Amino acid sequence: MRTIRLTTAQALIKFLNQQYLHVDGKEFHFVEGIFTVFGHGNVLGIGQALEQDAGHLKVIQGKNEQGMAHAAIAFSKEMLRQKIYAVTTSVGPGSANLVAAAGTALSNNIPVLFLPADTFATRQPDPVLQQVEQEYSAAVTTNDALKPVSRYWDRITRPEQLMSSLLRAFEVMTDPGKAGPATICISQDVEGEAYDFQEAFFEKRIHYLDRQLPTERELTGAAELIKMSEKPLIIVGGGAKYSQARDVLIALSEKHAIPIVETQAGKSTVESTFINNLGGMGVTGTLSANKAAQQADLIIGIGTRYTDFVTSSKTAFSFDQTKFLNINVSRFQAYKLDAFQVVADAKTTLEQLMPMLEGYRSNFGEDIPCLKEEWLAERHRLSQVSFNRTEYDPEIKNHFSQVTLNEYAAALETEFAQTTALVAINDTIDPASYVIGSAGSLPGDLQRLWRSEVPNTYHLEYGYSCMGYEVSGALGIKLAHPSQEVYAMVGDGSFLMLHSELITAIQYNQKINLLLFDNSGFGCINNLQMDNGGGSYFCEFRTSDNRILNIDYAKVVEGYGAKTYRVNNKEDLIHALEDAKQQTCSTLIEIKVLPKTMTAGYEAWWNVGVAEVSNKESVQQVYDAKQKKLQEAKQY
Ligand SMILES: Cc1ncc(C[n+]2csc(CCOP(=O)(O)OP(=O)(O)O)c2C)c(N)n1
Ligand SMILES: O=C1C[C@@H](O)[C@H](O)[C@@H](O)C1=O
Ligand SMILES: [Mg+2]
Repeated sequence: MRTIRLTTAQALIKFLNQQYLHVDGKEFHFVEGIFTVFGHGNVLGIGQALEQDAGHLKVIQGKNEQGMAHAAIAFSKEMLRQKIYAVTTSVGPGSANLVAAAGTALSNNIPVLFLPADTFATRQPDPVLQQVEQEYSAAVTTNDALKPVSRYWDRITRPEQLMSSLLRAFEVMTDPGKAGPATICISQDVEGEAYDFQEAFFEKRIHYLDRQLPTERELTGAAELIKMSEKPLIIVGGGAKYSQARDVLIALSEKHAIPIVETQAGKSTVESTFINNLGGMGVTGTLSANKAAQQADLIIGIGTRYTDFVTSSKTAFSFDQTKFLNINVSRFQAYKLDAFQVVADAKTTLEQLMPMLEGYRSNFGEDIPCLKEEWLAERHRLSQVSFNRTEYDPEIKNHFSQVTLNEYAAALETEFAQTTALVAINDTIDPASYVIGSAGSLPGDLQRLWRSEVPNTYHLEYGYSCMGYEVSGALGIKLAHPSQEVYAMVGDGSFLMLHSELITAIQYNQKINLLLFDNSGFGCINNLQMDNGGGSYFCEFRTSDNRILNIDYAKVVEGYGAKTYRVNNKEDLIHALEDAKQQTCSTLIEIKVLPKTMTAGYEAWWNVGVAEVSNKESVQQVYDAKQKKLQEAKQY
């Protein structure tokens, strides 16, 4: 057999160049490029291989391993998991920085190829720089920390292992039922070791993303359940988006009068303007969606993981009367909530179900437009909120006194409410632009208030809700949609945690727009502690002598080379948005907002770890209420 002598790293890069995906009759490269932060663990191996011949791979220098991995995740999510970036890091801290990002990819079921360097296979130089050295085992390295957050994990200590490992990694990443991060750790000496690889390994390889068909039994069972139900409700999850099920969802919902509610990952699969789309449900959902969920006697969960926060899945439904029908490519997910399971592609299943439902209409009738109207009126109210310094009742009630709110208004020089700002942004920017978020109070506000008029323009990472994803992810979206504007919705806390990929965006002329909501604190967590009977404890950004921090973010980011604005009212915000759109460089609009002016909850409950004993009566009361609530909740 013909062989070719290459280093392990050269073989890796050659292989990445030859991977194709075949979806719905189209065929294209699966690996778009590679993000790099070089260190001694990878610069002489993978770095050398890329320098010698990167092939079609776009090489992008990241600034922080977690940040660049987030960008890669956002790219893949935006490409509906049909194209990926690989991510190469050095050994030790470089690979440790991947852990939060790998968790993000795993919980969102997003394929990414992580390539952290590992310690020496020969162990000759041990402990090599950055090797943690566990006394109980020389086989354990920092990279073992990536095992729980990888869908596939392997360590390469001999060049020839690379071949079987890569095949497994690509099989996992291209299977929609188990898509997630594949981590291949490569010993840094092995990266540079040569081997006679069989040429067949580098031939063009096509991975087929075929739509998994439902069985006759599954279709008949699903159709029966729907026809027997009076008030079925569809939950659109991320799986529906990846399956591109919009058209059939609309057709089915319209024809059979079945309302739609959305998870964060599913939002914008069907545009918000569709009459039967009642918006987000769960803790961050709308009153209308949560009311519809309460009334429903059949939940049709399409491509959803039923996380507690975005669906309130263990308390939102009337479990005595409600049945569940899950359509999911993942058998694991389909099993949830004792549902009737259809383990198949969402789009195909719905297309095949439609003719079987001929003549069926739900009893929701006029309830659907009424519920929708009810929420639109609430949204309108939230868009008009204005502060006053004498008698102000914010959305998040009974936490801060008027004196404290006035103190914030003075310190941040603002009277702007977050909900008013958010709706103004929604009403001003081009509906075809992309919006991204992931943590803090903004995801709740976005899921409730954001109207996605153009399908697939809403990008929320709420599987891991990882602070720092917003700015990094915006770069990933821009790489996926170079001609569209991208807006990152980011809290001050998230921004402070991680925004290094803004520099990467500036460096490579990838324009992103950051909308930084500065309420000087970890606002949503402050709400959580105070809602649960606690005081305001270490969530506000205050100095040791209790002054509210007022950071000039615009000045910081101006130093990076972006165009910046600072606003504290609607008029200036709209003006800044319009100006930012004219810019060719990245922009930041620092929006000073008052705490407690985000949206509140809408009849959804969240199980959180309240203290069973404490020195506060208020905490005890919350604990007792929680125990009572748990008695009505589904236990599993
Ligand atoms: C990496 C990470 N660490 C911690 C958390 C927990 N957490 C969630 S929201 C939040 C505060 C967010 O503050 P900010 O970004 O300012 O948003 P705000 O709630 O004030 O709108 C924290 C600490 C998280 N989600 N991700
Ligand atoms: O703990 C959390 C609470 C949520 O409100 C927030 O959006 C999320 O980021 C989080 O981690
Ligand atoms: Mg904040």
